[in-house]
Amino acid sequence: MWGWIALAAFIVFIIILYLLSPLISPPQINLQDAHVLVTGGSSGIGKALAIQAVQQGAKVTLVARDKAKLEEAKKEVESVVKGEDGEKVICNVHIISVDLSGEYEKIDSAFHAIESSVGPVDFLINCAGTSSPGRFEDLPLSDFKKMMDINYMSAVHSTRAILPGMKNRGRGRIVFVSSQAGQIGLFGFSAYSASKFALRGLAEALQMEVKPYNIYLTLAFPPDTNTPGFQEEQKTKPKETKLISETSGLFTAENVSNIILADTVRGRFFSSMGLDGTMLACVTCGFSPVTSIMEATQQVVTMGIFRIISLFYLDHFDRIVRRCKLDRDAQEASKKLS
Ligand SMILES: NC(=O)C1=CN([C@@H]2O[C@H](COP(=O)(O)OP(=O)(O)OC[C@H]3O[C@@H](n4cnc5c(N)ncnc54)[C@H](OP(=O)(O)O)[C@@H]3O)[C@@H](O)[C@H]2O)C=CC1
Ligand SMILES: CCCCCCCCCCCCCCCC(=O)[C@@H](N)CO
Repeated sequence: MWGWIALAAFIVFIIILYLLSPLISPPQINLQDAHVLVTGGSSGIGKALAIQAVQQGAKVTLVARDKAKLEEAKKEVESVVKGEDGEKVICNVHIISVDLSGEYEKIDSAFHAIESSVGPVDFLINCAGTSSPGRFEDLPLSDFKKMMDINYMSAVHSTRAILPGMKNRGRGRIVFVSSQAGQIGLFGFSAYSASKFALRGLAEALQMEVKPYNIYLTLAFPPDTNTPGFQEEQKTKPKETKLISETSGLFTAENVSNIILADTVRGRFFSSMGLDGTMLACVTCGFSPVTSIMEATQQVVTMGIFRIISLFYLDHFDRIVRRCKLDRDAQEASKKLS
């Protein structure tokens, strides 16, 4: 008897949630003819995002420092769009060469110039970033500032330049590319993780401010992704960091950008990928904004069990760290002997 009542109450609860769903889910926004500005668009995930946006009919602007790399990327992005007869079609790809961690005035004027010539930015994708892995005491102190400047301040600068226009128009999407290392602090990522966690604070606070203006933010948490940036960081990554990061696999830039773009169009606050990514987003959801009833239900139902699962992951990571320390101690001891 009580079982049936509980079941009926649960079903009514789910029905009410779904009836409320249109109030919570952001309206979908089209990429066709939209102006998409991608920072870090000359390489890796940013370039893949630009390619997919252009394939869906968007005009894109790629922003990075290195002009030659930008020109190369522009050609590559343009080449993926083909007419019906296989002929190349002229598509709208623009580039801006600027240091996003540098002087704000330069960034602001470059962004306004592109908006006057191409049109207002509808999608701002903050993807410029870099990582500097290493144990806390091995990292130069300047790297802690560098991570904040490149991974965090670049997003603050770009968003500051674009947001006022979006608010006036009452529409827009802003993406922050964080990382799974922006959901959990990991060995070797003390400087990097901090800068990626900072993006979350920024995104949560800003989403609350801009929701009444019909502007929706997406915070993406990619796992290891095979890009030029990833290949570079592999060279100096401590063994522990490699082994721990490998847990959630190696994704392709296309796969990651596909998911980020789809979540952005839907206006979802969290964008995560893979089974580990989904579990991680649930267990670290905290007080994040709700953009899907389905997701909120999943968080409520699975949080406890995912916390239990996370204890096993934590234990696995501790074992990796302990084993690597023993190996390192043994190596140093044998060096001393010889
Ligand atoms: N690859 C991975 O495993 C993961 C990456 N991420 C994040 O995704 C984002 C993209 O990573 P990924 O594609 O691997 O990186 P890449 O190194 O391949 O590309 C980085 C891009 O950012 C640009 N950039 C870097 N610094 C600046 C700056 N100061 N001003 C303007 N542009 C800048 C680079 O161009 P240039 O140097 O010419 O300025 C380049 O276009 C980063 O934020 C990264 O932290 C998150 C999780 C996993
Ligand atoms: C229920 C609990 C589930 C727990 C799953 C835990 C999985 C942890 C894996 C962390 C991977 C971090 C990759 C960082 C990639 C990155 O940002 C750099 N490559 C940047 O270049």
